[in-house]
Amino acid sequence: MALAQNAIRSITLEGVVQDSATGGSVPVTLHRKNAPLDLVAPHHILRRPMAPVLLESTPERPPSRLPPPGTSHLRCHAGEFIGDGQSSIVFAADKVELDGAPPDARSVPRLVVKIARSNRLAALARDAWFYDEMECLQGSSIARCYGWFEAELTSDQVVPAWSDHPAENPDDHDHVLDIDETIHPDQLQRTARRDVLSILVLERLGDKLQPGRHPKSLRKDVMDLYKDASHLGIAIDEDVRRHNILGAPHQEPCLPSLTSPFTNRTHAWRVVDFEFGVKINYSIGQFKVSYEGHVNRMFRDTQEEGAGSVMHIYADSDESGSD
Ligand SMILES: Nc1ncnc2c1ncn2[C@@H]1O[C@H](COP(=O)(O)OP(=O)(O)OP(=O)(O)O)[C@@H](O)[C@H]1O
Repeated sequence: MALAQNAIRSITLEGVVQDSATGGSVPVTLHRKNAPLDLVAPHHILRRPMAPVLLESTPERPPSRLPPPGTSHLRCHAGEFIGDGQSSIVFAADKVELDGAPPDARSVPRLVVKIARSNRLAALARDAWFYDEMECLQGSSIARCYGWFEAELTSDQVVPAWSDHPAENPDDHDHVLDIDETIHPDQLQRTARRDVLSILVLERLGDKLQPGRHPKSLRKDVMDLYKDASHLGIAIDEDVRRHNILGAPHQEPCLPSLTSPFTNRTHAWRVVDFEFGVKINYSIGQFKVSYEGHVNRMFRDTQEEGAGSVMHIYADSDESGSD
């Protein structure tokens, strides 16, 4: 049976934290955190007469279908660097052990650890909240999330990944604080901290959507991912980028894709990265207009990017003097 997404209570993570005096690697134990239900404030746009594109209120979070929280302990090593962004650095989880033994491949898929940059704790918390909010889409439109975990670092502990993989645009301000009208007090506290190791443990997905022209069926499949989010009142349209669209897991061990509760389809793709998401009272029709615009633009850019790289290859071969 597949491991429930709330089965893990704590994690020992190796290969991420170093002792600043000796340079030696220090295993660190992180504990599960639960994002408060009100961490993200819903956006209520006021309905005007003749404006049927808005609902009275945002949809309620569907009740969780998970069993009572488990007490398992996961041990893993941060292995291959997979990618990074403004808020985080993602590594493959290697040498995984669950409660002291290698896990059953039918139960635990390949995993990644998404590590918050030291100044992006609020962003990762927000990402975690959206994984909870979209629990019913985990395994169909989004990755399965096995939890959000944190540990306080001592003054002699450092995280080399923070400096080895610096953000492209270093900016100390965490822009997720600018999204909602009110900021949750926990988020304000998190913004002031730089001594916390905060991670999400996620199912490992496949490769990013590649530049180039994509068939209509693929474009529809990607649009359906966003349609699923609309049913939950979630707008992630500002972050519709090919870097946030990854293939469904296919390399063993992996768990089967689930059918979407809304479109009743299994998708070949998944969306990641929700920190800039908004819960909003758009109607399904309004979401459709908004997402279609963003998704169509993304595919146009993806196609141009593909054409650009072909031109680039020609330009390079011209420069090298080859006929
Ligand atoms: N579950 C996953 N499986 C495999 N790769 C992943 C997964 N989640 C993220 N990645 C990879 O890590 C990269 C960084 O992840 P992500 O975009 O979520 O980071 P971020 O820091 O939140 O981004 P942003 O710049 O938008 O703040 C992604 O582009 C993707 O390549």
